[in-house]
Amino acid sequence: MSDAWLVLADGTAYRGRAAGAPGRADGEVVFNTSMTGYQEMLTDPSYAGQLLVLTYPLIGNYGIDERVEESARIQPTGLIVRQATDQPSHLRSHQTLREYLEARGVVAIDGVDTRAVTRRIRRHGVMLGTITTDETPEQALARVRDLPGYDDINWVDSVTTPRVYDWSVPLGEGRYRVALLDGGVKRNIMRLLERRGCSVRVFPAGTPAADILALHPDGVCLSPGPGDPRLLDSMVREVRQLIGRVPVFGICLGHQVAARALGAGTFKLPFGHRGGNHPVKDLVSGHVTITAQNHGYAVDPDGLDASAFVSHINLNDGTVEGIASRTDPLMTIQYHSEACPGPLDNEYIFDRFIEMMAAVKGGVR
Ligand SMILES: NC(=O)CC[C@H](N)C(=O)O
Repeated sequence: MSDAWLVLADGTAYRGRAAGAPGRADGEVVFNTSMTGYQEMLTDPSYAGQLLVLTYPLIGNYGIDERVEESARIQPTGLIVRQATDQPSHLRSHQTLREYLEARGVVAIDGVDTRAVTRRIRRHGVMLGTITTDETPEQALARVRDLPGYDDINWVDSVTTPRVYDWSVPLGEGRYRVALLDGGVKRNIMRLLERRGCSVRVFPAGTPAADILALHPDGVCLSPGPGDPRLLDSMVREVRQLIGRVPVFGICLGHQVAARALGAGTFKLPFGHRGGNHPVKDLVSGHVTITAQNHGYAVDPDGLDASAFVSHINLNDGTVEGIASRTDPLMTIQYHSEACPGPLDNEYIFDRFIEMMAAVKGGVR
């Protein structure tokens, strides 16, 4: 097995072995603490432009099954693990992790002390880095120093659907017609809506509000997605047109965009929230749930319109985890109610969206 290096922008270099395709992969180095769900994480579009470090040490042990993919391709630019196994064991597995990465041309490294990488990122914040199988660490570092900043790139443009499509059934066949603005959607969001009687039409992130309202949907779902929400001014303007006219449900990036549309700001967290055990308190019910998360930015509620309020907070660091409106059918959450991977405790959020649409449909507001 050939050598590979992980080189961070601060000059730290970790030697390991190639665990996927040969070559070079650049990105913002982020870590996720989930113990399972590597395939769901690998296909989550919110990892576009990032190198994903998995803190759980043994990865690949239950193999690969296309049916659990959250999108059609591997989204992070590369993968960093402590130990990738070539001997998976699972009834549905048809490939090893290495074969999967190689077949899709994705560079990966194993044999890295991922605990050390994670501690470095926790202390110094996320930074750019590269995985390389054909350079010295010095050559790689020179290249990393020339990379464009992760926060300066509109990553949504690279993952949003290029065309409108209906998920599983044509719009109108379900009990509720949901328009979904795709900033980098995960399939389980559509599956959970479908299971609750919704037909879902998926739109490119840049779709004007007027085109969506013309279809008279029962509700609009704003999906998760990669990158800095400050770059999404035009989406924010369109979402402002939707709020108050149709029930709106924002998840993660969708939450950030809706919050901006209501006057709030966003800022970058030092090393983000990525994992399956983040405690969130619902300030309305007082209930605490354990949530799946994957985000690097958070909402600054300063400036939030008086019609809106912070509905959920993170119990680790007190950051905003959801907003709601006093006057309009609007709810948003910063975490991943769709899990995949992660705890299933938060699917009730989808029931709330259904109730919100039902109330508006039935004229009860
Ligand atoms: N999963 C997401 O939607 C992530 C939202 C946003 N790109 C962030 O990193 O904060």
